[in-house]
Amino acid sequence: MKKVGLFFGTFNPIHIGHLVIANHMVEFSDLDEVWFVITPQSPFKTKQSLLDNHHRHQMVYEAVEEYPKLKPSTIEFDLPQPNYTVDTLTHLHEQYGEQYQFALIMGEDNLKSFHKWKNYNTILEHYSLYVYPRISEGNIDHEFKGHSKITKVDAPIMEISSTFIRKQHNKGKNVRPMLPEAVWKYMDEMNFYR
Ligand SMILES: Nc1ncnc2c1ncn2[C@@H]1O[C@H](COP(=O)(O)OP(=O)(O)OP(=O)(O)O)[C@@H](O)[C@H]1O
Ligand SMILES: O=C(O)c1ccc[n+]([C@@H]2O[C@H](COP(=O)([O-])O)[C@@H](O)[C@H]2O)c1
Repeated sequence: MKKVGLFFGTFNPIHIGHLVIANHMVEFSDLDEVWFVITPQSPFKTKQSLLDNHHRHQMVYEAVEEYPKLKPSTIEFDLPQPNYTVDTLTHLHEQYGEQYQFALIMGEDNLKSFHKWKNYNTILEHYSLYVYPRISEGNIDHEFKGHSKITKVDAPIMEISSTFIRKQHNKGKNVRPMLPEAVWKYMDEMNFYR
């Protein structure tokens, strides 16, 4: 059975930080594929300057077009908002459970607040977590340290964020090297974040 790592995010827009992590996971862990799950509404985020789902999807689609092991997923587009990961996992399991074994990909920053996620214990009971390093404040909860379901993956640290890209692009700064070329073109042609 193929092992799929799920990388959840708003991807507003997807940038090379996301791409480097996902590519590292498929090349250097036992994951066969990584799916970018585009979240309509993350539980802890506001909708400020959030592009429509289909634009964020289009950018992910174009970013991974030439990476056969990386795929966009729109599974959350038809689910209730805000989108809780535990509920999405149930849907994915119902739809693809016979074909794929799913795991979660997250940064160390998100692991530090993982105890605040809806039913995080249920998630850990059924799924593995692949955690990559990320510079961030705070500590990893002791219940997650050395947990049998949590695997650390030494991916490179790339301190880029979509917020930075949106803000600086809006100010007229050149952010082109931080984005996959097709994403940059789409964003520029569509006049996003201006
Ligand atoms: N440079 C990066 N390196 C590693 N992980 C990242 C990086 N940027 C974002 N992530 C993580 O990737 C996931 C999806 O990213 P998302 O689009 O939600 O975040 P973001 O780029 O930080 O966006 P924003 O700045 O709009 O909040 C999140 O779990 C986020 O923590
Ligand atoms: O399920 C939850 O309770 C939950 C709480 C916070 C975040 N998430 C998921 O984690 C993803 C990354 O979160 P964020 O806020 O760091 O962009 C986001 O797209 C959601 O799918 C999920």
